[in-house]
Amino acid sequence: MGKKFLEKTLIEELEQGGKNFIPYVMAGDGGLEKLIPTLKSLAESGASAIELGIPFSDPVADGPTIQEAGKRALANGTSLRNVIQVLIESRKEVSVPLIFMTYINPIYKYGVEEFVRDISEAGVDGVIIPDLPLEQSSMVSPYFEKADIALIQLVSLTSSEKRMEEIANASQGFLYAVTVNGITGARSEFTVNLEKHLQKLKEVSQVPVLAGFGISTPAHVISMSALCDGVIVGSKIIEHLQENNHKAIKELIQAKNVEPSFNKVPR
Ligand SMILES: O=P(O)(O)OC[C@@H](O)[C@@H](O)c1c[nH]c2ccccc12
Repeated sequence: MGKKFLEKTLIEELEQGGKNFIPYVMAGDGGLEKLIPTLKSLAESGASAIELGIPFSDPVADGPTIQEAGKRALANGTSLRNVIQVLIESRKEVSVPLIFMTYINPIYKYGVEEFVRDISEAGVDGVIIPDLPLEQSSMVSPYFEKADIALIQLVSLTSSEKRMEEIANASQGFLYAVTVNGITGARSEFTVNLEKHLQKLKEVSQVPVLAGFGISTPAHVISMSALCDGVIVGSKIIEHLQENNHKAIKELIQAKNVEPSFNKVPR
């Protein structure tokens, strides 16, 4: 468990000639009793690790699909506390690294120290806090460091080169390369300079670089993973889970290791 487990898992996949796929799911969407079975089925379908969203009333970076999933989860009583409780009881049934995605406010409300202690007990290996800028992360990072939990940084398309390097250097576990300007959600096209951008990030990053935002078809997964160390998919996974379409999820995940017959991102 912990930061090393996350890093090692992603790097081992690359060493074996594969790429990584991290699905994002909203904790409590469809009821908390579904959480562990969903995580297990994603792991069995080939997920390298899983990003678990904590529902929050003010999710500024989330597009409509994830916002709706968050609303459904909140409506059935999901809270940070009961998600942690379920994981404390059953985390060991899930074999892959687990990453929490939560905004900073719920962490402060919970108490930073308590939060880190409890998610550590729950077997969480890394966290993504999208509204915590690098400059402010030193307020919480010592706690994560001490608990051996990776603090994963997001880098945007519009960052300057200097900024990209700073963020890459600070990121633990992997570097989350955001592939669009804007919020999460399935898209059909990406920007022209994505190849260069991801290449640059790979040059400056010591940790694996994974691309996320807008990736929604097996073709996207194939072409994006060819440009970096893997992908993160949220909105499309949530849609497939709602339709109970596990076959489509498996196809999406398995596309990570398909060689592209073209080397361009759809645009
Ligand atoms: O939904 P998409 O477009 O596939 O993008 C991944 C994303 O959902 C997931 O990583 C995520 C959900 N909420 C976030 C907030 C910030 C950063 C990332 C996220």
